Amino acid sequence: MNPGKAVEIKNVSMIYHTLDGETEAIKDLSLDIYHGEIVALIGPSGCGKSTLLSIVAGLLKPSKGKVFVNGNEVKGTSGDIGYMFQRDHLFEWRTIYQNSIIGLEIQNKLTDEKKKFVESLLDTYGLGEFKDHYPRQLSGGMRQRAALIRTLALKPEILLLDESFSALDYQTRLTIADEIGTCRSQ
Ligand SMILES: Nc1ncnc2c1ncn2[C@@H]1O[C@H](COP(=O)(O)OP(=O)(O)OP(=O)(O)O)[C@@H](O)[C@H]1O
Repeated sequence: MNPGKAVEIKNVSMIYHTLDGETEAIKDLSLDIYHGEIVALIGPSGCGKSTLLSIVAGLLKPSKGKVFVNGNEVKGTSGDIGYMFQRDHLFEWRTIYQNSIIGLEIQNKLTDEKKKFVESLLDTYGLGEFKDHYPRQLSGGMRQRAALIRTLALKPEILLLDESFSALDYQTRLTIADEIGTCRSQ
């Protein structure tokens, strides 16, 4: 294992089995991602991008091949990886603040310091005034930012973004992409 590698994808294939038959979503894919790199997966709809991210995140087990994160084989979800889906998956019955801290709550890491960090993220992403609102009271872009905060709150070493900003307008998308680039390089 090369110490510079953050993610190693080795000969991964993924076949979905359904009642209609088999779909080969990924065929023998190998890819190394090094620490500090920002990598974009580009391809037409249905080419297997989300499937690959779910495999790296440990949510799906590949049909063949292996994935290593920091040299350890992925065998389930881990705190090293933050995964932001295409949809925001906010809980409608929790406020924006409560949604933002849910990962910390689940991992039993909700310290005063972390609460302050979440508050600062809410301010940075323009949601400070909306933290006691419910998701249904927010626009699509605001919801997406709340989902981003929920992911960043855990300070994941590796951030997987699955077209997470598609609901944002162009201007906000640029701002948030810049913010992420900056905070990842710190
Ligand atoms: N749970 C599933 N069961 C069966 N087939 C699936 C499942 N998830 C995805 N597929 C199929 O696997 C292929 C890859 O899907 P995937 O969602 O990974 O593509 P994608 O590149 O992320 O697409 P998009 O850009 O539209 O999000 C598609 O043909 C899709 O129909």
